Amino acid sequence: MKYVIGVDLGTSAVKALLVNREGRVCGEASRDYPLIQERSGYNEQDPELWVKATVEALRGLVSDTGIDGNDVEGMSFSGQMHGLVLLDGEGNALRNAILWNDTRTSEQCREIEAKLGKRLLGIAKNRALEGFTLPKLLWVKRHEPELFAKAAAFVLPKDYLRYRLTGHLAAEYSDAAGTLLLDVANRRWSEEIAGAFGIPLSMCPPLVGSEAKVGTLLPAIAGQTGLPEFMGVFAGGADNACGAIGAGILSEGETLCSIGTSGVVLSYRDSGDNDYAGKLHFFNHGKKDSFYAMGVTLAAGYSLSWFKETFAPEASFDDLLKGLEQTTAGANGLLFTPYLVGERTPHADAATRASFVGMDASHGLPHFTRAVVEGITFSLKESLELLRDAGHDIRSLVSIGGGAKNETWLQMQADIFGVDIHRLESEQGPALGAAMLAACGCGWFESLERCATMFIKRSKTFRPNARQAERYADLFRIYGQVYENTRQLNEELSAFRTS
Ligand SMILES: Nc1ncnc2c1ncn2[C@@H]1O[C@H](COP(=O)(O)OP(=O)(O)O)[C@@H](O)[C@H]1O
Ligand SMILES: O=C(CO)[C@@H](O)[C@H](O)COP(=O)(O)O
Repeated sequence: MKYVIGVDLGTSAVKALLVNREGRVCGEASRDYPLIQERSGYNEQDPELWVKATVEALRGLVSDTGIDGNDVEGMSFSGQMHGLVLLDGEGNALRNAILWNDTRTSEQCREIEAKLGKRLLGIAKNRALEGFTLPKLLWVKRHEPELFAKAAAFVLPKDYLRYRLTGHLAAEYSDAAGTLLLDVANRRWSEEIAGAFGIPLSMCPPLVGSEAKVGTLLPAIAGQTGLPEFMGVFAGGADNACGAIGAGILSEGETLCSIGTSGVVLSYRDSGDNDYAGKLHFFNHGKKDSFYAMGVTLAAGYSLSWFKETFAPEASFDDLLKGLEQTTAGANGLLFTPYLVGERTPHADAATRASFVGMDASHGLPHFTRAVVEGITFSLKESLELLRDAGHDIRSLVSIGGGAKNETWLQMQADIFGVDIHRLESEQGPALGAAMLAACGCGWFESLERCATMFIKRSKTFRPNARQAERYADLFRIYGQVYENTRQLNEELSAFRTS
């Protein structure tokens, strides 16, 4: 039996999936690593821990499944987007990676807007948001100039991981699109944007497609993992692009909801000509010559993890989410907005913060849990509505990520979004998408679509309950007013955030 491996470098953990030629998931391994949060708005990770965790996960995958490592023909990667890894001339990381959910760069975003004006949307197809890579580069240039002077290249998280496993440095379009340095429609680094900020193009790694073979494993990595040196290592894609591939979002009308640390609602586009006026993100897909638009909730699964760690650290997610069955829609009049680290869609506002509104003496842990889960889902509905306003015809969604593990939450997604929700056999869409890229790279299939018919298996569909949907529509109208009504208060409170 021959296999491929898909590796998803997530924010909470790295997950590795072993898949055979029939698309059956034959093994899974995962290793987690911490976030480093020195100050409010700061989110970093140590890139060395990504490498260590991945090597351990791969070794565990080979030994736990008992396979002959030589039967693995290819591997590819999915990764958290936008994170900045700065490399010196020898390829060593110069500092911790600054992640997608780090919002220290508001000043740099204003600088980008002032310098490029409408050209930014014209070329990069996205507005300047704190999470993207170019503002991070400019932050390091301004605040750590001695370190920036040593930088020879920057890479995105999964590109760094692939570099450490193969020794070959490369970037690919779907992740490069999230840097603000890519000419998205023409698929090349933008000389105009890089030049405007004094970033030499030599700092941007060579671009390849998601299915391109980048190299083979370094002998030391092969030795540590039990995988063969000759195995093909393929470029891979951004986690949302890979999540979309792994969920079969490969043609117009197909839409994904992913609830990981962040949450996204993402819809496929054939053409790069669309103008979303910066209200939604617009990136290159991992499928050749195609694109997707998406809205992002910064703290989706993260809101639930934060809530659990802070108020119910002993409980498992499954135990905590039993609270959903003990309460009814609207959590007895309690609403939550998930702006724990600021927000992106529909409110591009790094300074805003979360709220519980309507606390009552009758509320207990189950009500708060329900309010958190409902608030995350309402926030994602706002992205869904923006996609619809932009002309996307959305009749059903495929749901993936940690949030798709819980059936009551999946039913809630159907009720709040008002469409059918499809669940897959494995909720690990991004790792599966990476495995599909490896399978196509190895020549097992002539296209991702052909691979999808073999690899993607839907397990269950959740249909909206009309009465619940009506109740949620009323609540959504109230939810939609919380941001504006708390914006000014949050701005004033920011002066009291000391760490
Ligand atoms: N059993 C569960 N039920 C519902 N949600 C869960 C469960 N386990 C984890 N989660 C949520 O999933 C999130 C992690 O999802 P994952 O897709 O692994 O994220 P990432 O790719 O960002 O590392 C957690 O933040 C948590 O909120
Ligand atoms: O910033 C974005 C997308 O623009 C995030 O979606 C990151 O790509 C992180 O993803 P997860 O770790 O939540 O999967």
